[in-house]
Amino acid sequence: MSHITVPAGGQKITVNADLSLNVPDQPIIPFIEGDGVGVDVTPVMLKVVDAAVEKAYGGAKKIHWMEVYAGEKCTRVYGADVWLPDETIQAVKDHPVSIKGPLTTPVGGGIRSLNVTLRQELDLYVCLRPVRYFDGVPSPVKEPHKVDMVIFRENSEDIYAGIEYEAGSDKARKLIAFLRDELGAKKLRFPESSGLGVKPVSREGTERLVRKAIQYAIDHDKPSVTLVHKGNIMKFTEGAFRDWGYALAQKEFGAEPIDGGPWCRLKNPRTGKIITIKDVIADAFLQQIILRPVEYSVIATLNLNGDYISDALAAQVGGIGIAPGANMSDSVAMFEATHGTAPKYAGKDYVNPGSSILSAEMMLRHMGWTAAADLIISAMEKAILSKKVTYDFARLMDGATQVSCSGFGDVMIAQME
Ligand SMILES: NC(=O)C1=CN([C@@H]2O[C@H](COP(=O)(O)OP(=O)(O)OC[C@H]3O[C@@H](n4cnc5c(N)ncnc54)[C@H](OP(=O)(O)O)[C@@H]3O)[C@@H](O)[C@H]2O)C=CC1
Ligand SMILES: O=C(O)CCC(=O)C(=O)O
Ligand SMILES: [Mg+2]
Repeated sequence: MSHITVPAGGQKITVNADLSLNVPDQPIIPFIEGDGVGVDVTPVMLKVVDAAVEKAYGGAKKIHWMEVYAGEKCTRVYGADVWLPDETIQAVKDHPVSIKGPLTTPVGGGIRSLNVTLRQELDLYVCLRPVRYFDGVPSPVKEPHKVDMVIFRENSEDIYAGIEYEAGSDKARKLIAFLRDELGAKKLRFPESSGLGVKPVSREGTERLVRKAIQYAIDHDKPSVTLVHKGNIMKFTEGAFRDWGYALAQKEFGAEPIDGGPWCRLKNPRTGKIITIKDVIADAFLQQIILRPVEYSVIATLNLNGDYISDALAAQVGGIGIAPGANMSDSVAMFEATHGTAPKYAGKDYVNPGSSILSAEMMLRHMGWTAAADLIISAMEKAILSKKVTYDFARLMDGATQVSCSGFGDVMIAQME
């Protein structure tokens, strides 16, 4: 039996042959509330978005939200052990724009990540996470305004593929025997007690991600694309990512090696400016972004690196309370905050709804509803400057008035007047 109620009066967003969107004035947008603080941030996000759309278009446009289920709430609606029903997957496939709250993934056992499953099921191979500074946000670095980066995290491969075998299991033993006997792998230090994980990284997966990153740099007039990898150690996965990335830049975008390579450069066909394609090893990158963030703009990286880099960069501009994102294929986009379920704050109307609201802002821009998106950005800027902020900012900001999660949403809406 279906538990999804299709909102009356709404229409589907559709995708044209050239992959552009056809967005009706009354679009249906599916949302997943999310676990943990999802119950706090998602309703605030919906309210702020509705207010911005109403204000921007005076009633001529309206989103018809359609709740679909995944995670803990889903097990209450559909029954025990139903974490991600087929009809949810079908709904987000059929509606090319959707938004989700965070979903819990237990550590060390239990269900595999529903977030990763959704990305894999829909082949949402780009995790796009822009990192920018809002004036007045407390930051641990001296010059947070110099952080202006956009992360393109490969979202479908790497060790997130979930191919792993528990220590001591038959499969782990078989694989260890195969590695040792058939492939000559002699360096397993403790074979009897090793768990094993497989890290697939493909040329196709790399190329489609790097292609999007370079195209983004062209479209948004960015000065560089940096391939971040650990290719000195993992030569045929992370190292191959770097090599395939450079090759793609040369083959498809006409990039030319600088001083014999491997860095290369291309002329932006829109602006005539130079875009540098470069690479850096991930550990060095994590210190460079603190010491010299201006040297980095668009970042293309693999799944695990991108996960770490997302939170690290977010911290430089105020934390994951204000870090938005999108998971995208060529035709489907599912927006979500960078943070997780923050269980200790769940249901307390406490955390910052900013990440979720800014993810919705990205969604509105993706739909071409620029006036509403602009309104959200200006309301966020003014709300922060008014110093009426949630605990995460208030604890580091002189003279702040701490407000609740819903309170911050109301402060934002008041700024739209
Ligand atoms: N896409 C998704 O759905 C994601 C899901 N997860 C899942 O979430 C669960 C919890 O993961 P965990 O590692 O604790 O990471 P979380 O991102 O949930 O929380 C870590 C810390 O970040 C801060 N934080 C998180 N959200 C907010 C917010 N909205 N406003 C202000 N501060 C915030 C809090 O810091 P402080 O304690 O300093 O206040 C919090 O304790 C796990 O099951 C994990 O798998 C994790 C990431 C993404
Ligand atoms: O799937 C999860 O639980 C964690 C995902 C995550 O940390 C991320 O996508 O940034
Ligand atoms: Mg993460």
